[in-house]
Amino acid sequence: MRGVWTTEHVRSAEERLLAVTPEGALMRRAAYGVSVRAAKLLAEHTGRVVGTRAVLVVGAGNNGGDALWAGYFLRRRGVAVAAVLLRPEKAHPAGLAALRRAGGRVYSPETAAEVIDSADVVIDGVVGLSARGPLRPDAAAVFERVTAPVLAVDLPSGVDPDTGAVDGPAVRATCTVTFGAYKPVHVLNPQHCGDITLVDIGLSGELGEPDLLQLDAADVAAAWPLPKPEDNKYTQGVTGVAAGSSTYPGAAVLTAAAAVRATAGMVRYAGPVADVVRSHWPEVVATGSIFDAGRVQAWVVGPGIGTGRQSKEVLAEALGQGVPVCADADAITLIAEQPDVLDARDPDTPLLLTPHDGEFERLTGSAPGADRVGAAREAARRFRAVVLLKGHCTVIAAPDGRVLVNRPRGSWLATAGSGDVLAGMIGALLASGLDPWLAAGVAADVHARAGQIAAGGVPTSASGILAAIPDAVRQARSLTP
Ligand SMILES: NC(=O)C1=CN([C@@H]2O[C@H](COP(=O)(O)OP(=O)(O)OC[C@H]3O[C@@H](n4cnc5c(N)ncnc54)[C@H](OP(=O)(O)O)[C@@H]3O)[C@@H](O)[C@H]2O)[C@@H](O)CC1
Ligand SMILES: Nc1ncnc2c1ncn2[C@@H]1O[C@H](COP(=O)(O)OP(=O)(O)O)[C@@H](O)[C@H]1O
Ligand SMILES: [K+]
Repeated sequence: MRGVWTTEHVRSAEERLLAVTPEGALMRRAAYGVSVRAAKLLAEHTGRVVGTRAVLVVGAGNNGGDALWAGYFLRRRGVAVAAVLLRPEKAHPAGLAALRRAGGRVYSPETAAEVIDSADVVIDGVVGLSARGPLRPDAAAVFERVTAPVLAVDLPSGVDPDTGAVDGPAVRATCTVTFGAYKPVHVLNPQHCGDITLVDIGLSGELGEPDLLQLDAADVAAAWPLPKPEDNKYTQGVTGVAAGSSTYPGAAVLTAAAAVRATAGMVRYAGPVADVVRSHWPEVVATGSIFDAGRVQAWVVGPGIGTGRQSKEVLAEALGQGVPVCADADAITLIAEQPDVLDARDPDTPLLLTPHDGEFERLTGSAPGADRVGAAREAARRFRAVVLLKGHCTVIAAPDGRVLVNRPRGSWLATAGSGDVLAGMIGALLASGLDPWLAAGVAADVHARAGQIAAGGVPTSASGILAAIPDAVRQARSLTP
């Protein structure tokens, strides 16, 4: 798992490390890492390093200091370096002196147009951990001119370091070089960070428990349920699916099929379109009602069921069986409109809610807003449920405060029915006995992989994502390149 630390925790770790490190050493380590990545970027874009041109955009603090020192190291590799100082009186003195000594030139935003236009790379040292709000007008005007690839120092300026939110002009980087630890912006707004490099500055011993986590392929591979020699179709966990209606039969098919694709074992369907489900997926054991569905080890309830009286009875029945429940789509709206349905649930019965932003607002009374992690955490506590907040970077919060952030693989999942596929996979993983928070994270990871595989660079559909689930699991298990 990849750990992610808030700026508050990174700062206190840095303070402890600074106290035992010679002055300026950490900044030079950081800056050297920036210069190495900048040289690579230059080589990728121009085919050379010597004789290329770098522009540093330098703000008022240590982030600007990193950029200035990186400029110093780039000078030593034969790069022409121009520093655009946004706040000359506050530019990092030692960094600026080093750059000048090495032959770097200094500009103001007003005099920099020509060097910006001829830059081969631009290094964003406007602001780092202390960033508040969007780029200010002077910095925004500089970046409006930029056409060269941008390397962001620590994080793209103008993006909130702790929420990844953008509320005005912000740097969109080709790559970001960060130091010591990943910060929330790197997992919550990867689209502004570009390719991310973590430079070791010796901080790891000072960092405590991470604030957020991101799964890697090994975590997914280790968690994904596989049949063992002693298993039969029941022992792997039977998934129950209560989805679909005569208006939305597709939701039933997609949800049940995703559960079939996700694990071996058995899937039961209970609902009004049993015949449709059976005709598409003969391996699903389908009945007309949840009340005669037989035993399951987890329920997925909600996609396409509507929000009427009968649907409420179905949800209450699932919640009352004492097995984990994934409440998706209409089931979330039902809980929002008629919260007494939750009375059927023993508080210890695991519940997983999978809202998109609109459903989240219905459920909690307010939109997730800029702080999506905070919003998901709060909702998880309030409902004593795992909350999977959908989006480009899906956030999964547990009632005890643990948070996973899913790594997006493009935006291919933004297609009708894709959420039904996710719900079916989650149901299958819950039935296998996985911890609900991990089940949601693992399903979201495979869902994103499946979307990318299905798309292969061109738009796909929910059926495409469904068909790609086995390849996505193979990819996570390193069974395919
Ligand atoms: N500590 C360490 O061990 C190490 C730290 N390192 C580096 O230090 C960085 C943190 O440096 P930092 O704390 O000096 O602040 P930093 O982010 O440069 O901001 C400076 C000032 O910018 C301003 N400002 C705020 N918002 C703004 C906006 N939107 N647009 C424009 N300006 C804005 C605001 O000043 P104001 O103008 O409000 O007076 C703020 O005080 C960190 O990210 C890493 O790169 C590395 O060297 C490794 C070792
Ligand atoms: N821009 C995007 N980038 C990546 N994933 C996205 C994007 N938009 C939506 N998704 C994902 O697609 C799925 C859509 O689910 P949902 O909104 O329930 O759709 P539906 O109701 O049509 O099935 C979620 O898993 C969500 O995280
Ligand atoms: K920056």
